[in-house]
Amino acid sequence: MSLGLPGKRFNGFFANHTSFIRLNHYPPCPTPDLTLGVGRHKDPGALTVLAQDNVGGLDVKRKDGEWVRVNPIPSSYIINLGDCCQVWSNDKYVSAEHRVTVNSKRKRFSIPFFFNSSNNVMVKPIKELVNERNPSKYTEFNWGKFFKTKNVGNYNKREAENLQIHHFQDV
Ligand SMILES: O=C(O)CCC(=O)C(=O)O
Ligand SMILES: [Fe+2]
Repeated sequence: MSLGLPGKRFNGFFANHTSFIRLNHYPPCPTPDLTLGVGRHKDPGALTVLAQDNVGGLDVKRKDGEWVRVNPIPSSYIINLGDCCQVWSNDKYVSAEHRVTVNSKRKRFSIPFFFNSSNNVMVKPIKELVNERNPSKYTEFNWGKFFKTKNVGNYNKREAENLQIHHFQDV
């Protein structure tokens, strides 16, 4: 609605949604400087609702490139915008890059709920949001295929890049 669209404008994308929950367990690691719990990535879907315990470890990358810790707040969820929202909004919203740092003493648990569209959805900027002054910045892609391909190489604990939405960005 903050995009100036009707509240139900996105409903059709989720008729056969492919949402899922993941249970993450990060055991203590004696050498946290040498590895990551989850390598840097952006969540590919629409939205992520994340519950984390009180240990902390989630870092998000700020616009200036600096990694900042998302400190746990009791009884609250973290809402992460995913790649599909970035494309639908034609970059008005930007999905946040994040990673998980491990803890040398305490194990950590987190539970993300990934809210994802139907496999057959072609993801592209919403047509009401594009015009001559603000042309579409993306070539459309199929959600199901994008997710499958991305999953193969995602969460690598190294700097290698796998499929990203900017590969569909028109230059
Ligand atoms: O454990 C966390 O806080 C985040 C995990 C995460 O980013 C993911 O599973 O996509
Ligand atoms: Fe994530």
